[in-house]
Amino acid sequence: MDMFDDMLTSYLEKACDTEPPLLRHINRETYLKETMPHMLSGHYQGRLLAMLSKLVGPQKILEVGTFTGYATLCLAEGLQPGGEIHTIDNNAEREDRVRQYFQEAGLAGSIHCHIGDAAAIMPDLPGPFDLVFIDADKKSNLRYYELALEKSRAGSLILIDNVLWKGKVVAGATDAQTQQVAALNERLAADERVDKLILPVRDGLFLLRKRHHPQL
Ligand SMILES: C[S@@+](CC[C@H](N)C(=O)[O-])C[C@H]1O[C@@H](n2cnc3c(N)ncnc32)[C@H](O)[C@@H]1O
Repeated sequence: MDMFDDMLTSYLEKACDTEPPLLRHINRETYLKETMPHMLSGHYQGRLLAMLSKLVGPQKILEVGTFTGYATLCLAEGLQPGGEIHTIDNNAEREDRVRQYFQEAGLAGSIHCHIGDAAAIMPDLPGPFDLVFIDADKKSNLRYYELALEKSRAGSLILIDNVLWKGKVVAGATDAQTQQVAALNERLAADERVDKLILPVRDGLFLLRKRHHPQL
């Protein structure tokens, strides 16, 4: 990240809502305890996720990649009364800490944590989902997207993180990971089942809205 990026991030963070105290605590603790803390959505992207969730007003949310629960709680801000969130992670080591955060947020009864491989868990989850956030292992994104689409109603919003891959897809880098992300983006851009665009926020966030049939 260069100096302008740092300045921009700091400006954007100042010009949006402040980070709620529990999220600030999770952010700090993640940087103290995790080896890859940058995986956390963070202040600005977190406010974006909360804003999108409030606009959608979902009854059911699915998150693929819980990590330390930061984005889960941001998405929960838009959840309708009586609604539920299903969040999946294949790392059981953080489960107790994350459940404690959800408890502190008063959301333990609305957030269902699933531990295991997302591709194995997703088919059995009770949909339909109104909002899906895909943010786990990038190589499986196409599989997660297809499962998410299957489990979503028309009008639902699907979000996929890290689709600009530190700008490497734009620069045309030829390493295998970049090629994989670029191939997914091309496929999504041509998918007639969804309205779509990439927001150049942080590492790139794909917004895909499942279309009604026939298309309106
Ligand atoms: C980028 S982090 C998620 C960050 C979180 N959504 C946030 O914004 O704070 C990715 C998470 O996906 C999990 N993960 C990786 N592969 C997975 C898989 N196959 N199934 C379920 N979770 C997986 C990792 O353990 C990690 O916690």
